Amino acid sequence: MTTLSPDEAKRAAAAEAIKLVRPGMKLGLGTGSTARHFVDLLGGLVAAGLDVLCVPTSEETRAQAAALGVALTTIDAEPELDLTVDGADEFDDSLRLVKGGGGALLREKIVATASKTMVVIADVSKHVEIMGKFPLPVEVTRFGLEATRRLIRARAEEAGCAGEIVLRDKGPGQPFITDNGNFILDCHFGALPRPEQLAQDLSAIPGVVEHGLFIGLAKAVICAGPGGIEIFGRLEAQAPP
Ligand SMILES: O=C[C@H](O)[C@H](O)[C@H](O)COP(=O)(O)O
Repeated sequence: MTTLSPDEAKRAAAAEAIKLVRPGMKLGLGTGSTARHFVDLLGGLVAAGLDVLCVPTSEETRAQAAALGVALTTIDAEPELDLTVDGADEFDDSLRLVKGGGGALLREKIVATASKTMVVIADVSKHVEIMGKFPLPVEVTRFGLEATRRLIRARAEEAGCAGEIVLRDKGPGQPFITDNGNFILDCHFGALPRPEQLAQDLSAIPGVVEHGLFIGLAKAVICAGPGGIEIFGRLEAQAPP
């Protein structure tokens, strides 16, 4: 049995996902250290002649893909995509995800929702029995930050969870600003007993732009660990577009 380091596992999951790509596809490109491997492998195929058109989910991924010569477009120009491959901060057996550790959750959710298929790539450390191991990121407007934080706390309590809600920073006194010009609140709630209710209630708060709960979006998770690749959900062969 081969033992993979966490980074080798991420690359192994990305290598499995790359097999789903067909010529002519319109792809959504995720963000983060796992998605980075996918974009890297895709760049290799593009250099060898593969013709695909891609929508990146962050400026970081846009820069990486552009440097590799991957043809890029926008979600406005291509509002329907064939396949999105993205990482996750955690996933459970019902393919519910927490995303946004890199702050890209809004564009990631827009792109995943616009895709016929979303496939997640992850190393085994991301697999959880109960959601909430990773602090839940919530993208909020800068205006009304404290009012929004109070409402998030109240809605969370109704959904059975509580904990610190921390403004993400990128250094002392410097709030992290998303690609969309917003703040991120990281909600340290611990276990989320009712993720669906929490997702719905967070979405109803005016200052919440989007939250990192992705429910009902992923068709499959390709999970790589020391024992090899495990597929959660159904990884259907992708039809050529
Ligand atoms: O905002 C970032 C994304 O949701 C990432 O896909 C997520 O944080 C996982 O990132 P990584 O692959 O680096 O663990």
